[in-house]
Amino acid sequence: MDHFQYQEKHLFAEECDVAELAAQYGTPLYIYSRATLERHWHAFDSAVAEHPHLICYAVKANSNLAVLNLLARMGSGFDIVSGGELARVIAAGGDPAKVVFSGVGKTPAEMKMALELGIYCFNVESLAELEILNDVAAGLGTIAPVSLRINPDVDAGTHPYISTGLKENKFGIAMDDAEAAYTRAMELPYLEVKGADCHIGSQLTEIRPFLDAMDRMLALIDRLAERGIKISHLDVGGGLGVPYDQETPPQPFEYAAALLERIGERDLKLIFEPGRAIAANAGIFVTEVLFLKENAGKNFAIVDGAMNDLIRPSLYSAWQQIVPVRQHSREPKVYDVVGPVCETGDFLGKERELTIRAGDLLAVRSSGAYGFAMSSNYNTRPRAAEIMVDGAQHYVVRERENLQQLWQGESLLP
Ligand SMILES: Cc1ncc(COP(=O)(O)O)c(C=O)c1O
Ligand SMILES: N[C@@H](CCCC[NH3+])C(=O)O
Repeated sequence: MDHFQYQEKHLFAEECDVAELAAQYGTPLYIYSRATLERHWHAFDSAVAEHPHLICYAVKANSNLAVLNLLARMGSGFDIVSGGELARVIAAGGDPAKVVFSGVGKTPAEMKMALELGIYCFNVESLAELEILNDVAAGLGTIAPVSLRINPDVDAGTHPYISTGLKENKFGIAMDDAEAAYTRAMELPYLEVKGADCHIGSQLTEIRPFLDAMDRMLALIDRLAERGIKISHLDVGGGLGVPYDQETPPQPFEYAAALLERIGERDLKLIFEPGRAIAANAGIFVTEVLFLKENAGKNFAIVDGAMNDLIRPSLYSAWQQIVPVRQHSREPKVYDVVGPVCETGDFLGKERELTIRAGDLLAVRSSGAYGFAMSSNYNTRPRAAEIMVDGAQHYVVRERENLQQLWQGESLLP
């Protein structure tokens, strides 16, 4: 069920009229639906209910404390990629014992912080990282739980910037080097080998690449077992795509069923790291049309939201649906929807058929993941406010930034 629907030509977020939220909180504005976040998380959790598992929401997709807190209350674990994300998880009431730490460049200070908090596992991405982690754990007199992120060399069939499982990518340890890396990890006294991990890319809309990766990972796990190296969990990463347009990605239950069938009798806990699949379609980005203008026969709708607020269209040429907050019956025109930032690449959508006037509101759909989380202050633009709706209730979960905050910490020369 879609929690962003029209009621008599007015767009609603659950039971809240989006235009009223925009009037109250201003634009640009992110609006998240609690019911959608909960439903998406449950879709993963219930898909593997009968099997030992941990759902570790990928914090990078949307790291607002209220989002993390909501998921923590449901029992979610978290996939983090920095000490900052770990601190957010703790601030939001998350359980460090359900945290997996991914990322190619963990610093010794971040490793120390994670060890002291007692995280579930480190997803180690290189031999060099294994050695440093062992040293950091030794310094603390503790044992670091590790899983090795293996690059299964499969083509995820997604945008090259968000494809991570090919051997030429920077991520993970090459499959050819995996056994040697496990052998080394077993030798290091302050490491405990627990798992195997892969993450082949984001916004995957086919099941095939996941299954190819799974087959390769299971074959590795079997080879390791023959050498006496027992792997107790398999972390399959995130990456399940969402419908932005006409895509029909697999549902979590289909994906999980295919994985469980392949796992068969093996004694392996399954870890998922979904980000986009939980958050993307739980959020919209609302922006006001400032002006309409025409240049050389092309129509532009200049809106108050920009690439600093929502960078996916500019960065990946990503397509996200743009809909009016109030539907009108006048003749539509075709517009490029562009922001005020001084970059030709500053657009939210191109060639969109819209019926709009200055002052109207537009909603960019599927903005709950990699929206606010990737926002910046470019052009000295304060970042948008974030609102969570829960039925007819609405809560400010991040206040709009004010100008003074933008130069906090800066100083004039003496
Ligand atoms: C290691 C890792 N896990 C999980 C995710 C979350 O991916 P997605 O948002 O596609 O589910 C990412 C981002 O692609 C990632 O790099
Ligand atoms: N930020 C990307 C996805 C990258 C995922 C992070 N590993 C997006 O908006 O699609």
